Amino acid sequence: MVDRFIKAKAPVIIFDSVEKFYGEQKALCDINMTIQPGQFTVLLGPSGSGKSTMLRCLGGLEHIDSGVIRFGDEIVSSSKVHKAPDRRNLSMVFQDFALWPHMTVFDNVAFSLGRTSMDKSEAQKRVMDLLERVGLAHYSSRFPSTLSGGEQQRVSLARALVGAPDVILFDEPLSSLDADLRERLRVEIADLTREAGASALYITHDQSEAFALADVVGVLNKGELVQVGKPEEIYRAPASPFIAQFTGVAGELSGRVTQEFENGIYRIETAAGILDARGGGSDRLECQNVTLLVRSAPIRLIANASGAGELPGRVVDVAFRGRGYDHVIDLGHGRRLLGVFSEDRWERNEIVGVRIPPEACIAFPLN
Ligand SMILES: Nc1ncnc2c1ncn2[C@@H]1O[C@H](COP(=O)(O)OP(=O)(O)OP(=O)(O)O)[C@@H](O)[C@H]1O
Repeated sequence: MVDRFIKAKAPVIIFDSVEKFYGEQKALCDINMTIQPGQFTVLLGPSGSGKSTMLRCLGGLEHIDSGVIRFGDEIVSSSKVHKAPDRRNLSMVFQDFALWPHMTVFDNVAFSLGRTSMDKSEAQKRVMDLLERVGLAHYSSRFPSTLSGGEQQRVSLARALVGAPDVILFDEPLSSLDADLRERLRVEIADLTREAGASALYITHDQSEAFALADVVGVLNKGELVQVGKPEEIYRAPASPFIAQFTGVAGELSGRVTQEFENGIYRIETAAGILDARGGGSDRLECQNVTLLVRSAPIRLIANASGAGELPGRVVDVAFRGRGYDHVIDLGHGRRLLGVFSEDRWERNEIVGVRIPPEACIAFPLN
């Protein structure tokens, strides 16, 4: 099995003040990031934020205009240096699979080994081991067009792993697959990449995919890397309202800070009631107007609201989710909370209490 192929440690990868222009348009602004060996890094951001550009710069498919990309001590990209993609010991998995249609599954995977010095029987064994690992050994003589989307993506994954690369770049590999398959392939990608000891840079605009896969998430917005951290850090302490919103909020309220507690918690008066919140960003909040962004996970539904941290609401919608129910709650004043989970079903139009603890609330100064 693939144990035989586990590599020596991949190099640390460093983006140091990297900038990239397309004509007048700045696609990457002063990108600084370090990818540790074997780390699974996910770049998350909306369309046009620069994810593909960053991936392509790392892969050597794009030249950079300033700054430096290093693999260990070696500069692979700068305004003067550009090491070719095929000399970076990396492989790529694309959204559209990018398999050769005229080659069998076996040959598609074996193609990546074409230039290695490995002898033929060892190469054959390696290809078949990988195909077995992705559950497709029995399809080795088929052509890609006879496989489902998920199967084709497994072939791409085997092809990416077969050369034991230091780094694997994933360009939205799951976005053309349906939800159930996405979840299963996500697990296989994470498992096989980690088992191979390769570092991974994976791009997606899907927050739940990013959080599920990543050791480290980098959030991009308009060409800037606006936050880098573990998924938990980004969820609990987003550095800006944009990051909070992009990584999933149940809703937004406006309010005013009326008190600061010693533990960094602020009391906020909103039109819907009083809530306690953590301050977002690095600046201390004064008695000022704020936007409260509310994460759904810590919210609880209770029979009645009483006092600070509990707001009265009305159930607008309830959706069965297998393990429980997602509710939409109207807080009045045109404010709603979406995706409020409860194991119990609360019926439409029922009046409920919504317990919103400080860990659910992040207050950012209102500009
Ligand atoms: N070849 C190109 N020529 C000109 N502009 C480009 C080119 N490629 C990308 N851009 C621009 O650079 C910016 C970043 O694009 P990029 O494709 O990296 O974003 P992205 O986050 O990957 O978006 P998506 O999720 O839609 O693929 C965008 O404004 C885009 O229009």
